[in-house]
Amino acid sequence: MSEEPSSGLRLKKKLKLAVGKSRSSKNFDRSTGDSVEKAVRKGKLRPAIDNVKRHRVYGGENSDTKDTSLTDVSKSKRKSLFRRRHDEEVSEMPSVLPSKTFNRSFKKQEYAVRSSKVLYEKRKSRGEKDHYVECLRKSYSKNTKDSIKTLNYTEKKVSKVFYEKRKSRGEKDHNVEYIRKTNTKNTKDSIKSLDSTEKKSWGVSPSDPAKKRDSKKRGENGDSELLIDQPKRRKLTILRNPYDLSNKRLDDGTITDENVRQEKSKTVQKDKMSKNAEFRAIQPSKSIISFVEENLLGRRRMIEIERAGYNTDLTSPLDNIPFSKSEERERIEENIFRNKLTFFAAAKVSSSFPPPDVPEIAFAGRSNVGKSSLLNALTRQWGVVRTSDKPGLTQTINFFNLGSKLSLVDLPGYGFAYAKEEVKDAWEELVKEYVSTRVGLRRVCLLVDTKWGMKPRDQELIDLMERSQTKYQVVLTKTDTVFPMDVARRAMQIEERLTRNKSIVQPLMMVSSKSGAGIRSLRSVLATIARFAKV
Ligand SMILES: Nc1nc2c(ncn2[C@@H]2O[C@H](COP(=O)(O)OP(=O)(O)OP(=O)(O)O)[C@@H](O)[C@H]2O)c(=O)[nH]1
Ligand SMILES: [Mg+2]
Repeated sequence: MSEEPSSGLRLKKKLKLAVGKSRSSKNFDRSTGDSVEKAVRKGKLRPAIDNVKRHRVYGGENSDTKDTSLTDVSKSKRKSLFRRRHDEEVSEMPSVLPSKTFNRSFKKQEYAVRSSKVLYEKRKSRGEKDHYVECLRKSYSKNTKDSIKTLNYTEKKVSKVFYEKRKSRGEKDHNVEYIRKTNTKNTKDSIKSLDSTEKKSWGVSPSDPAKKRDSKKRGENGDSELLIDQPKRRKLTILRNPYDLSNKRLDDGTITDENVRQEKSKTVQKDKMSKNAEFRAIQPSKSIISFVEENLLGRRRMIEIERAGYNTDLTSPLDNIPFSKSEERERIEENIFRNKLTFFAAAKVSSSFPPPDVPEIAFAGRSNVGKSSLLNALTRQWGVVRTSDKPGLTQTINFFNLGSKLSLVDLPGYGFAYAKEEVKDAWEELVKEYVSTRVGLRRVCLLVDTKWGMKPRDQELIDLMERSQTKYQVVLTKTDTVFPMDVARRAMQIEERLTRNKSIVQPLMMVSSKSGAGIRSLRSVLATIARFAKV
């Protein structure tokens, strides 16, 4: 026999393929060509159920095993096949397709409804009543009425029973009490509101839409008592007067006290700045600068004074001859100022002025400018004239004799002083009277603080002296408090200001009673008066 399969076998194979039992079928073992049942029986394959079970129990553990058995393949295939069939079923299913019988019955029903509707409308047009509809309506209304009635009845009955029970026990029904209270409160409120509206008449008319809305709301809630209008709460309004600073916020950029103050201080500062700038721009003359440097005027360092040969251990060291010994220190160049300074008269009024026997030199100026101190410095007799750091110490016109040929007069200061306004006014009047009327007054030394310069009251006195043709000389005091350049600037400023004045005596003097700078120069100027004075 030949090894080729016979024609009958080939046909059988073909038939098997046609009905789906080929070698690729799931029940066929490829390695041997046996069926699955046979392979299982031989022990080559595990039964499919076992495999499934293991997958269920050790799903996670067996997932990484490479052993993909035939049963696994068949399972996935089964799943995909099922999915395909299901999809096909879904796609083939009609959306809504009623059967023929259902369609027929539906059409019949529709026809019946339509015909009944037509009939009902025909009857209605004829004025006839549809008995069926009427019957339905009657029965419905009767039923509802009955049900409401029964409900009310049972409610009443139950509440009545409860109420009577409580009453018998002597208890109060809280609901009843609450309703009673609210009723009385509302009525009281409404009466009050009516009274207040009558009295105050807030201008809310009964046709006020807000009021209407309010009453409507209350009506919806079902509180018939609340329908009586409650007093409408008055809206508090704050009057925003633009000039009333009390209503203003501080940070709203509007005018407030604080803002006004700040603005004022700013303008004052601006003025100050401009004045300072103006002062710095002053160019002093060469003569003034040289005078300042020669007399070591202005704020100087001790080392500078020592280098110049002055003994800094002495009071007002610059009022000494440089490199001098103690005997020489006591010697003053101007003989007149070596005389003893003696107080002889004090006047509060013009009538008490002493007789003008000797020529007089008066020292005028604002309070605390250093008048009394200068008298002491000129005569080098410390403590004869009382001084104080408190403005207003000298309150009378004090007359001092410097020998028999000259009198020095210490005047009370004007401007700021620790004294009553009336008293200060009286001093000023006395000073004005003295400088304008005093016979024998040869010179008024008008003292001006170098730091602050001339003030309006100084100008007033100058004007007065100009009118009365009293000779006056401006003396800058306390020069040791400012820089030398500023001393020169101040001197220049005042000189420029008073150039047109006739009664002024030049040059302008600059001194410091503390350091002694410029004192000798002033002495020599004043000594000339005594020399040529004729009473
Ligand atoms: N640094 C300095 N201080 C001075 C100078 N002269 C006076 N003083 C001080 O200024 C203050 C006032 O001095 P007074 O001589 O009393 O001034 P006054 O002008 O007589 O004052 P009234 O009598 O109140 O008008 C005192 O504390 C003095 O020590 C000076 O040249 N330099
Ligand atoms: Mg004084």
